[in-house]
Amino acid sequence: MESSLPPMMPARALSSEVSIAASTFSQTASLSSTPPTTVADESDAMDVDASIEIGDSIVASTKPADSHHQAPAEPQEIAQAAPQQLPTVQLPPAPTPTPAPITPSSTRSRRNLPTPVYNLAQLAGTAGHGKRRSKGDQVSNRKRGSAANQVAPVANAELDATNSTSGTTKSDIDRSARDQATNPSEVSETKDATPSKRIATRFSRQEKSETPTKKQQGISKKRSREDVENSVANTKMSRELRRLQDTDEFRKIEKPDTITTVWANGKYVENPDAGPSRKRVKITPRAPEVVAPEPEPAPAPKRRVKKWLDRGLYAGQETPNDPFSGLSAAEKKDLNKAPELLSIGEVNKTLPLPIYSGMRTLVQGRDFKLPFDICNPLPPGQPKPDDFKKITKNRFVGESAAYWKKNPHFGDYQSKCVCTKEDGCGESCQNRIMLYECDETNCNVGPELCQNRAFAKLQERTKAGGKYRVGVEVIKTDDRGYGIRANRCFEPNQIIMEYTGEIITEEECDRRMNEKYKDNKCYYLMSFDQNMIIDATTGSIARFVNHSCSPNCRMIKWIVSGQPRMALFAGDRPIMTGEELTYDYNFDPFSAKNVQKCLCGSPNCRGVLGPKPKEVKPPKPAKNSLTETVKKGVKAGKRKLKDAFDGIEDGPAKKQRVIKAAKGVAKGAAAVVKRGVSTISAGTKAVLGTKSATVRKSKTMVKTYSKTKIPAKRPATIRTSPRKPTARQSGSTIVAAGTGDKDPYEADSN
Ligand SMILES: C[S@@+](CC[C@H](N)C(=O)[O-])C[C@H]1O[C@@H](n2cnc3c(N)ncnc32)[C@H](O)[C@@H]1O
Repeated sequence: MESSLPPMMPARALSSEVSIAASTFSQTASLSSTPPTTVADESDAMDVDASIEIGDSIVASTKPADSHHQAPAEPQEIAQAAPQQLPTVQLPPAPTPTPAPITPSSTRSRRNLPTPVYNLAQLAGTAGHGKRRSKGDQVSNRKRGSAANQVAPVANAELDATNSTSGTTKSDIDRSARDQATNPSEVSETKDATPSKRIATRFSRQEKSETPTKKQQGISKKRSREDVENSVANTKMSRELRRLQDTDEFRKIEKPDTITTVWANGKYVENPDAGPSRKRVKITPRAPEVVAPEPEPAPAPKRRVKKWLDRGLYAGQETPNDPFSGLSAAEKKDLNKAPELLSIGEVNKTLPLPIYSGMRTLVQGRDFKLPFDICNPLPPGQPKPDDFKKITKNRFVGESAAYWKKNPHFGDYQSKCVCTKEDGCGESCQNRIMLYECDETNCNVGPELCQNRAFAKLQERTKAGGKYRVGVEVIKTDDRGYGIRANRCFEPNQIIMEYTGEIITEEECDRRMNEKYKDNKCYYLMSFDQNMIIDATTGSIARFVNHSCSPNCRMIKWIVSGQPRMALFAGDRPIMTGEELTYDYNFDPFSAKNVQKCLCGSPNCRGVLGPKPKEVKPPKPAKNSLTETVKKGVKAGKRKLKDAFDGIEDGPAKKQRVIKAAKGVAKGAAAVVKRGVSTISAGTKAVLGTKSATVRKSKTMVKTYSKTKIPAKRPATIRTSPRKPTARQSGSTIVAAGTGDKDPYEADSN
């Protein structure tokens, strides 16, 4: 039978014309396709159909009863072809692309051809994929590629022909042809004849229809993995395998097993099946996947109510002192509004009070800086002053001690002040006004609350030692020799350091100037008290404090335990860390030749180291004249003393008022006293108890200060010999500081 077939007939046995005629029933599936709009399109479409509708044409020829499948114009042509070929129809084992012979039907008129349509499946190249299985599709009942399906081609054709009457489509026939090609004996031939490289069906329609693909060959047995791998190397690989080409498994690269850990509820589960154990479970990828137990739903977090601090840090704590003491009515009113002072019931003791009065800081506020030794210490290797012998206590030299003993200070300072604990020996303390430091013999308040013990505090501070406690250090200035600067902060009027040295008489001073210091370029002689002079050539470092016309300190003499002591105090404003300390020398050069240029650099610099000129002093308003100020101070003192003597009969309100009045006046009085420390005559405090004497003595003190502070004219003789300091001179007046015709700083470098 096979020999009766024309050599290359099977696929191309029927001409394209015949297949076109037969493709009429393919229209039924393609009616919805868009018809070509041009002649070229039409011919293309026809070509497409012609190349794939071979089976259909065969079926059409075997279905005379099916009017749909008959070509109405040329029934005899088909009838001629069909009887010849039907018995011997056998699809080619190796569909080699061969030009189709021209059959008589190819000459058929095109007019009779049905309207060509596109076959979308063919255009998309998916026609060979077979039909989808769907409801009522007979294809779904057929096993693809199975050996049992290898039926004889003729029987197959017959069967298909039969099926065609019951709705079998051309693709079934086509598939049967493919099944035929799966015969193993033919596969080898196919392999030889078919290029190993897969050609896209879209671009090789001809070949596709004639050359069965691997799918069409229908590998009869189920391919094992090995087969697949082997076939990959030899034959063209499937699309799936090509996708796996990059994988390690495909390349047979072995990798260590993946260790999977299981976590549940935030904890590591070593063996989720066997319960908790310490050993790690190594789970290979092939092991059944262990599903972590569902974490228990966490309890809903409690909604936290945020607490806000509605008052200050120390609100509600007990205050050690009455913050209202010494305040004016307006200040009290303001303070009353402070939330810290509002009653909040229970006392909050969670946080400790600050070491110093936190309330005071809260109310008054205070600037601050980091301690100097923390933020800007002097670098090591600072130059040290030569020939400086330090003593920390005054030393009476010569006859000075004998003179001093005759001084009535000894008896005066022992009178007790009348301060109360609330006052704390503040501005209104009589001892303070007279520049007597309180101690156990003359203080009515006691060491805990007394605030008039500056020298005692200084001693405590320096005794403990340390740069910060001492608070001062010697520096070398650019143009004024050595100087002193603060390495901590100081409050207004706070004691800074004591000016100590040798206390000498005027005669001794003359002798030293003419003999001992005759070649010196710098003198450290300061008038002190009662014809006495402090010579700090041997003394404390306070001697290095330079002069300024706008000083930040004052040099004030105090009587401490009946002994005169000079100290440097901060001025009316606080001193910040790093500031150079200065005071006004009120310099007495004794001679015009001794006048030195002032290099303090302040805006109101007087230009020379000399006494304050008269015009510098601000005009004294008549109302607030010094006399008036002292008068008020004494009056306040009188009232206070009267209260003290008569017994405190008034209530706290009255007492507060008295103290307040005294406070304002005391400030002025204290200032006056400070300016004329050396003019405070002996016995001033003793007369405080008697009304008339107090006023008289105060007047004397002021007059003495104003008259003698700055001598109008100096005797010419002072040029070569230092002028004798008198008891009426200010204690802070430098009595001799150099000869003037020599540079004092050359001496420092020598
Ligand atoms: C008591 S000493 C001060 C310490 C001095 N700078 C030293 O190096 O020893 C006073 C002398 O310092 C110098 N001096 C102090 N303040 C000065 C100033 N503002 N302008 C110029 N010289 C000043 C003057 O030579 C003065 O005679």
